[in-house]
Amino acid sequence: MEIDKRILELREVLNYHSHKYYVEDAPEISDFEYDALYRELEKLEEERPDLITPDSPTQRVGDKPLEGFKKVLHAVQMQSLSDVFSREELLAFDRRVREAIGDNTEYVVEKKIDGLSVSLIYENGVFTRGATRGDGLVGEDVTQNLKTIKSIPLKLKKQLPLLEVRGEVFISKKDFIRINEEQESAGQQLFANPRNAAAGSLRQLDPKVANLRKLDIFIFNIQRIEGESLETHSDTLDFLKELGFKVSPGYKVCQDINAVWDEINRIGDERGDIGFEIDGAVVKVNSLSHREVLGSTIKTPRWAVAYKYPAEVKETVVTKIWVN
Ligand SMILES: NC(=O)c1cnc(OC2CCCC2)nc1N
Repeated sequence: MEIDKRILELREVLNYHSHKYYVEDAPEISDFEYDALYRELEKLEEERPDLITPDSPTQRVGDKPLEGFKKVLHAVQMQSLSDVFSREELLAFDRRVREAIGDNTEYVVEKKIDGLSVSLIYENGVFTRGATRGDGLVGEDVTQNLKTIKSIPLKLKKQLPLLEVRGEVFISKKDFIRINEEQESAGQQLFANPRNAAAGSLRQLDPKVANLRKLDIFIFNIQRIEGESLETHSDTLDFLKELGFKVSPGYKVCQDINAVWDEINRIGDERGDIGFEIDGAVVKVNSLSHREVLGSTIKTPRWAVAYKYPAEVKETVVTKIWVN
């Protein structure tokens, strides 16, 4: 087969298997088989560097550290959430929503991943820029570190002219433990929690270091989109899944605030058993047109709240005091 056809075939096959492994957690081939195909692509791209494309899996880990991070302006503000800490406050939120848009409100409840928010821009279906939330208007360009996250598709299944999505970057509980063991054996500062480890890793200037930290991400919002129109948030999450993203795990559509409260308690009960840290549950009005009616304050939407769980009692990380 000609080299250009083989390179195209390998790129598609490798991206397919990467999606099965990192997004669906349902690998179809062994790591050994994947690595053999990957090495074949690397060799062919060495022969024909003119055929390398930005969505090739070989382009995920850059080889030169950055001097610093460029500031970027978010075209759409990355809002923050107002917190509620009790059932009474949750009911007050529901009353305000129903006063504004009537009683047939549907909510979506998602786990609140305890990581850091980023936005990803795709132009003509290709990942072109990723940035931290920053203050919601100005963030930092961390594109090359985000490319190391294998569950971020470098090319979408649909070629939309423009798509900007938002997600939460996190490090799993088990990778957090591994990283701190590595930090300790390297005589480096330990990270206090997975959120700090994710933030520190995303702000690594050297993408090879970021790549070792095994960052991951859940996508939960469309910031901007051209070429598709959606009615509800649950449709949005399903659409994002079709495009190849890893979306909020186990989100639930609830018909009223009592069902929301039950879901909040169910998530709270399973918190210790899931592989990543959550610090709450996010409650969002499902209808996008209802959201328009409710609007937002300067920084937070009136159509969503974060219910925060009491901080878990956890063993603190003992920082070693070196006694000479
Ligand atoms: N940490 C999370 O898991 C999370 C954070 N934020 C949001 O919603 C944004 C989108 C519009 C206002 C807040 N959803 C989430 N699941």
